[in-house]
Amino acid sequence: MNDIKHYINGQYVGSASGKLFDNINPANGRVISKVHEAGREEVDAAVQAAKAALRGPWGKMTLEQRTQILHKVADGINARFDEFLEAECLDTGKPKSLASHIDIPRGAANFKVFADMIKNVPTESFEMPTPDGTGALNYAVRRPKGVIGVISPWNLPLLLMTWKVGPALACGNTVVVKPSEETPTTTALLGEVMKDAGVPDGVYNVIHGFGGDSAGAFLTEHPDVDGFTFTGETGTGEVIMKAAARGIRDISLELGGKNAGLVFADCDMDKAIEGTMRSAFANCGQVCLGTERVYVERAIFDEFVTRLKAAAEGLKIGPPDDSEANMGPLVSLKHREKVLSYYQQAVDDGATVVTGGGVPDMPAELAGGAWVQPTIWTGLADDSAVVTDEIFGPCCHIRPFDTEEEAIELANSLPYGLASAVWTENVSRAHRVAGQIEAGIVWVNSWFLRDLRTPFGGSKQSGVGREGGVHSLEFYTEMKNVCIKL
Ligand SMILES: NC(=O)c1ccc[n+]([C@@H]2O[C@H](COP(=O)([O-])OP(=O)(O)OC[C@H]3O[C@@H](n4cnc5c(N)ncnc54)[C@H](O)[C@@H]3O)[C@@H](O)[C@H]2O)c1
Ligand SMILES: O=C/C=C/C=C(\O)C(=O)O
Repeated sequence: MNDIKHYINGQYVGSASGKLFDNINPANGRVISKVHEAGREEVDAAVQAAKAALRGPWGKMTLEQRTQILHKVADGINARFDEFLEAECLDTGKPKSLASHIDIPRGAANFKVFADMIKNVPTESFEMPTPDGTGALNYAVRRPKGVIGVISPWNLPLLLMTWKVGPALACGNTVVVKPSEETPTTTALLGEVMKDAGVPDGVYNVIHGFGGDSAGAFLTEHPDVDGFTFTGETGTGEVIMKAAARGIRDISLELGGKNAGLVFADCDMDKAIEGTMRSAFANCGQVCLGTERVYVERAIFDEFVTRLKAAAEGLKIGPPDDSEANMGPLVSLKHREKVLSYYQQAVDDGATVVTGGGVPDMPAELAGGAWVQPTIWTGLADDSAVVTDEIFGPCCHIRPFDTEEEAIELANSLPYGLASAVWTENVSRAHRVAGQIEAGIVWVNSWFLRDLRTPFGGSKQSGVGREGGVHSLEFYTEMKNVCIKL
């Protein structure tokens, strides 16, 4: 796809304004494609198509028919696996070895899992006595919420978009998706798969563009959208929450984090190093669940720092097609500016730069890419912006602690509460610490191990609501109680 159009009512259409923007390959800075930018007109057409489709064949299908179609969508992604892989890696620069294991398989799984779930999760019923002795029966039914606005980010584009579209469609809704302007291609490609799978026109719509004063804002301001599901920065979440308040629309927000890893002296050091390394550097550090603050018990601090440094220096930086590369570029030069500003701030704040801190030397053909070195610091104060702000780059700060209480206090010290990783072989400590951490997800001796039936989301400023398993069904349906007097 080198001319990326909106997908509205089952057709690829351009913008009436003729406005286009460049989709850039972050590995070399070259333009991959031109993308149509939606104005209010296209956003309205997409929302109206989605609204009409609720009353069309989609709304009349049996659950069995709908879920069979969603299985075909998953099969369709798998059948075109290589195309999705190529597109995702061109847009993001991430290694194919990563996207072929995580992004694309999860794109398919997100449809299968929720199609199966909606068929198997019961709703409740209650019998009640009445004064006349005949009684009454209450039972709950699920109904689609309506038109769902899906706004997704660039770090795991297909995975995070389908994580919302899968359950939304399983529950019988229709969607208008606004993918990130940085990574429009797989969302666009999914339109073809939807068509081939027999998803009726208007059920899956895509509009491209930016956030503020563009497609994102036009979508959240549209009164005919019944609910919004958003993944992205906390600041953007606030803006979307305000927009959703008009008309009392429901929201699900999966937002930023500044996640802590707690490494106890009784950990399995090999596992802790391997896991912390992935959590800090995988996807070039652009994972909301990633660890940017590592707290290590003093007795093993020096050894941990030395070993994580060696692991970081062993990473091979390279473009998606390099089968040995395990770290790609950042998503854009603009994002690199932000990450490098924190690299500078760390130095200004007196950090010890254990490794990295700059831009790697790359061959001439990749010189225009958004490359950055994996970076580790020690020695920063707890209130340095480097330690308190989400950087979203391949970096972490490591600080020693002396007691379990101190480690927990440090982990909980920020307004974010998305994820945490605890490394200990002491099972009592694992439960004790996990129970006290203020986060939506705590991994013990692992990281990013995902069971899609589990609640997923953030506490504090890392989000509102939970998706995953029955929690997705809760968000994407209106539960209605029917009370029958017998
Ligand atoms: N909690 C999670 O599950 C999770 C998962 C992945 C990423 N994230 C977070 O996402 C962020 C990185 O993604 P990003 O930079 O794409 O986030 P972002 O908030 O800049 O953008 C996300 C999406 O929102 C759109 N948008 C921006 N402003 C908008 C507005 N005013 N109205 C409507 N839409 C608007 C963007 O165009 C994009 O599609 C990080 O903060 C990361 O932690 C969170
Ligand atoms: O960057 C954030 C990663 C989020 C992951 C998920 O939402 C998921 O695995 O479902």
